[in-house]
Amino acid sequence: MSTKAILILLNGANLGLLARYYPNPSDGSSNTNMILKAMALAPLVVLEFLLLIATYRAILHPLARYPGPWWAAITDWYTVYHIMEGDRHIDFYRLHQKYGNVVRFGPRRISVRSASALKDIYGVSANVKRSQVYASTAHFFGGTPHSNTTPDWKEHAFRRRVNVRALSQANIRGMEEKILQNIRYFCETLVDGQGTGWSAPRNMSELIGYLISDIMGDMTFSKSFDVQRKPDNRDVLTGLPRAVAGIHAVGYMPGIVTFGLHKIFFRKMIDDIARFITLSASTFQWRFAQENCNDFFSTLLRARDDKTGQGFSTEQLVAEAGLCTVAGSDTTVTATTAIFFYLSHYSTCLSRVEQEIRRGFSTLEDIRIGAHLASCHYLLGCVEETLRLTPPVGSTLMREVSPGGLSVDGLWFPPGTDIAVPHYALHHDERYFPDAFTFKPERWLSKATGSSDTIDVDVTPDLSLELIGSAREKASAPESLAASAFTAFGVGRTSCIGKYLAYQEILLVVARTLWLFDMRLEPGSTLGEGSAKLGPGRERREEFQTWDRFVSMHQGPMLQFRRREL
Ligand code: HEM
Repeated sequence: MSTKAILILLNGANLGLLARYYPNPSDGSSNTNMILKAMALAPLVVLEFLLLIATYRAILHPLARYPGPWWAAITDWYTVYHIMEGDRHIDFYRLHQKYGNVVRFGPRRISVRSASALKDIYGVSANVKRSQVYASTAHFFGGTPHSNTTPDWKEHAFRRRVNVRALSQANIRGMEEKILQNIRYFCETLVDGQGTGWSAPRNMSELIGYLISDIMGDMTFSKSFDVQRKPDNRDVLTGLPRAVAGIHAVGYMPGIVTFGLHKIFFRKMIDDIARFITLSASTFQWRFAQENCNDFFSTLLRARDDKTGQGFSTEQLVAEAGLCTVAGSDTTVTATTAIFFYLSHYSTCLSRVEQEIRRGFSTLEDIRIGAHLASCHYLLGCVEETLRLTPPVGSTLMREVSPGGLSVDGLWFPPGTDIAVPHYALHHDERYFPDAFTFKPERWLSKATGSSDTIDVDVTPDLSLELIGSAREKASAPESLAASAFTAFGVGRTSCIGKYLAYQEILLVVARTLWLFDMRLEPGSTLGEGSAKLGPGRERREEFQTWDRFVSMHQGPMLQFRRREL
């Protein structure tokens, strides 16, 4: 029997019960009896109210014509459940395999799996605003939205223009030494003693987590969180993705906060956020007292908008600097860890990268940001392929359709619809990526030249004007088709402005590690791999397993290193 038929029957049965037991003043009952009867009926009245809402959502709502799981059409608890399970990315893949390219996954939420939908939903002229889902982040972080959560596009454009200056290529090159000194220490920790024999296994998720946190601390505030050397603050930073998961869940069900349920369901999350805010507050206090630092904070402090001459207020400054740390950490950690996972599971790819780096650079210190590193085409292909297979933001960036509606792929969606393209599902769509679950860096390299020209690591000064994949879409080569559906950094007016920095960090960490060391997977270790035991969609051994918390959580791979013979 269909869901619609079941709902109609339930409504009928419940209304029947209500009519049957409705207190009738003419049957001679006392007033007290009447009140007791009315109280006994209260649950049926509440049930009828809920049934009517469910029936409207499942049958009469304008989105009812789109396919999807029945309980997702009725309640956003469907999404909250998958956020807590950490499998939203996989769930979107499954939903689109089952129901097609347009899926309804919430009472007013739609997911569209297609490259052309990217432009329709995230393009500069798209008639959308940021979804209410983002509001919960500002709520939990002291009420001041940052550029990634502010619902006002004008305000966002101003903040983005200022942030782009802080994250410009010139600025990042000027801070290269901050990145390198942390990577040098990271490399030291990979081997035991002289490093002549294989090291004890290293959990790469953890070590890279510490490394990137320290880099981001140094670059943002000139103050490393120092988690590589000391365990003190590690749990604060590792707790962050858990906090993001809770905030994200609350974004889908704001009622959770209204009724105070977050204090029951997300106790740990509230503690995680409180500890992160305490750490941030002390870092800000320290930083405000310093002078002449070369970091994002000082650029943000000095930066003025070209158009208005306006700079950031103190509150905005704190929010934007906080955004840099949060947005730049977990995402880059996932990408860097994942590339180590794939290289350690695809030995031919590892050999090719090793050759490219060891032949390309005569000394370790030659490996720096610049044209030489950017010409490691095969390594770049590996980075891109990693970000495709394991996009660190694996599920969706929700947008709410504004008054007037929105046309996506020729379909019209009414105002109020929350709509998005699911990253992991699109990245595994065979139309764009044949043999979608296999790690194939070659798919990004031009067949003709072997170069990686379709990989765009540059950041244009004003990304809000970026044309999404337009030049790429026109070309018919497979690598161009792939590029048109690549969305790891988001696209359009809110796309990642830390992309250049992220690529430099990943390239430097991988190139320096493989220049110095031989690397292998700990014999017998499976941490980070897929397995049927982990549940549906997680059975592929050679796929790095992540738990989607908006950003991602993961463990492994367990790798061993030894100094290579020079
Ligand atoms: C592999 C690493 C990274 C990935 C996959 C990634 C991904 C993303 C995505 C998907 C968005 C869009 C969010 C949205 O529209 O809601 C975004 C925005 C953003 N990212 Fe990244 N990011 C990475 C690294 C970085 C780094 C290193 C920084 C630098 C500090 C950074 C700073 C930002 C900022 C400031 C925004 C907000 C842009 C805006 O709203 O205008 N990201 N990132």
